[in-house]
Amino acid sequence: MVAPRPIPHHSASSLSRRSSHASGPRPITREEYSGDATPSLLSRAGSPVQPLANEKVLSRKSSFAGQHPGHAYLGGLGGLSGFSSLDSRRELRHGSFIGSVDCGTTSTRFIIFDEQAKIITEHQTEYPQILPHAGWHEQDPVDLIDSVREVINNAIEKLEWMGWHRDSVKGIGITNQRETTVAWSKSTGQPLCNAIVWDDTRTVTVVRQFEEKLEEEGIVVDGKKATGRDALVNITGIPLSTYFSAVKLRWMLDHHKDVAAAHERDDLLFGTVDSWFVYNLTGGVNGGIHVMDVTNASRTLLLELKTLTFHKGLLDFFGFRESILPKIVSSAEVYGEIAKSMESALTGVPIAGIAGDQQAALVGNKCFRRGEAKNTYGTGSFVLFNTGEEIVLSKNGLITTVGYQAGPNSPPVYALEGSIAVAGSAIKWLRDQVNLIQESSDMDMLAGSVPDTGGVYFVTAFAGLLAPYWDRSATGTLIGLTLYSTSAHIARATLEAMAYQSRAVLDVIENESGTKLEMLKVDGGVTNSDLAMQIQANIGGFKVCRPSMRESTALGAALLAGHALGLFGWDLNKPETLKDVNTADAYIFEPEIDAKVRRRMIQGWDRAVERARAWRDADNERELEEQEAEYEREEGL
Ligand SMILES: Nc1ncnc2c1ncn2[C@@H]1O[C@H](COP(=O)(O)OP(=O)(O)O)[C@@H](O)[C@H]1O
Ligand SMILES: O=P(O)(O)OC[C@H](O)CO
Repeated sequence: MVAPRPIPHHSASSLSRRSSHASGPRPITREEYSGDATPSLLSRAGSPVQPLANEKVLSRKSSFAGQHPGHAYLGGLGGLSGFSSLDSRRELRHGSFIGSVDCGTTSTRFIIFDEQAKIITEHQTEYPQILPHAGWHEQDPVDLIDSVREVINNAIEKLEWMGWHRDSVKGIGITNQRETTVAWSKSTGQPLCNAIVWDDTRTVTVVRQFEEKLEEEGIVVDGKKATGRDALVNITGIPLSTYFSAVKLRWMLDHHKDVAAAHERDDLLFGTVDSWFVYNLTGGVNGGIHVMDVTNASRTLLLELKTLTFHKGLLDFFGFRESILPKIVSSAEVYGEIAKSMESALTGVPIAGIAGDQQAALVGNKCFRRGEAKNTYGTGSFVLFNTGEEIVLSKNGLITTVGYQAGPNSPPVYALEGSIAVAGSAIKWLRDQVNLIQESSDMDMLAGSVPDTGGVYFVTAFAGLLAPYWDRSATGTLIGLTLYSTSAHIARATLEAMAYQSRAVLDVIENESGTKLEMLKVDGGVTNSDLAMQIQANIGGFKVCRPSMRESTALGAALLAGHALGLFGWDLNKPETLKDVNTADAYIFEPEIDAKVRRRMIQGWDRAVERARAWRDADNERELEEQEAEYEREEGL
């Protein structure tokens, strides 16, 4: 049997184009962008055919390594130095573009867009993931900022190969994996420990302690004591969970001597990944600014949603000094310029937009109106539903977050969010840990070789379950296996797991908002899978709209920066000014199964979730505590 076929919205050819270029739009040639149909100066200089405009490079080496002996990549600005001689031989054009740094959980990319959001060029690099124990996930902050330097410099190298001067990039936006927590020293500018990544679950015991404290002591709100789960949710829109930054920072303070000592002597700076990037990009220890945008701040468990300020009662509750906190800024304003010390090809260029990656995707998908929703399927999967200027608190497992704030004087736009911890990471798990596939792109072939899962369900609760279940003791559960089950059934069940969880989140959104979702806008790495998107439409019972340019997250940060700089007439408060942005070749997946089948499948999923829940018991918790004790012994604490 053949896998369900997606239905082309505009033209069938868009599908074949996609299959030859796994993501992004069709390649854009230098001639198209320079308007130069005659042989280029580059080719006159005898250079090889330049890389495709949307080519992605996933290694730490530049795509140019080995391609052009005269300009071999030397790393950082060294690689660019080869261009000074090239510059002198030819005239580079001056255009008007906007750049976007997008640091996801697994990789960083820098994308240069034009005013219609066509990708001029980009560069992407993966950085190391540090997994010291089960459930622990760290990244070295130095690797993160190095990756930013690398992607910017390499993209600029490509841009100049294409005949554009680097001054064509008028500004940059930044978007980042959220909640990931960084601690560094005010006096040295150096990180004090590895960053704890958003999906790290080591803080289970911290969460338990603070749950008890919340019940017993509570938080001081307006001079009065408020206790229980709702006390926290009413202020921040989010519950106590291993997911958010405050508990990660608390863990660092309790387990890293250097962090605790820096806190003690008032030498500690805390930030999310955006803060760390802006600090370094604007000069680091030599005058770097310490900021956090409102969307990232809304993931810390410290932000009061209605005032957009850090809440004093919460600082006391978690035991943090106020002086460690960054200044909260809007998502669109000029924060500073890239400093010389960053050794960047974009020295002096303004940084003018910041948003957490899921909020950036909300903007990039142009969900500006109340009731519009998007789902981004990256490492995790995150549904955001615009609720306008109203703070809506969910009663059924969604969280409330800042969607974006288009400038210091603009009102914030809020969103309801359904956060699903595991999406693409389950595909990576099949690839790297189980060796079921060699590449993520093998999923369609394998999972599409069977018409259904043969009764197999895979509750991918590797990090517990987030929305709408919020069960930290759930674990990954493969159920319904028989001797008939094959790797194809498991692969298909993995794709279905994402769709069921998104459906569950959207059910809550529909019920709570009283709005029936007709169409879901999607983006992120997993949307490269046609089958995953068709399965989503089938299980969701709604249309799924995938834009042809799928870098909506990066685009969101670019739109915020462009808006702040007054570029291209973009005005986020007037969506009509963005009508020409990313409009080509959207692709619609229509539901292709009937409601009865859908209902039966969803019932099966709900039963599977019940089996996965509450699996981690007291013994497992004790194991975690022993693991922590071992860590403390190793650290000499
Ligand atoms: N063709 C594909 N089919 C299915 N999954 C894919 C495909 N290409 C990439 N992915 C998945 O997309 C994820 C990466 O998406 P991305 O949006 O870059 O994530 P992040 O921003 O979290 O780093 C990976 O987990 C990978 O498994
Ligand atoms: O890496 P992503 O794109 O899955 O995004 C991670 C989220 O920001 C975590 O909240």
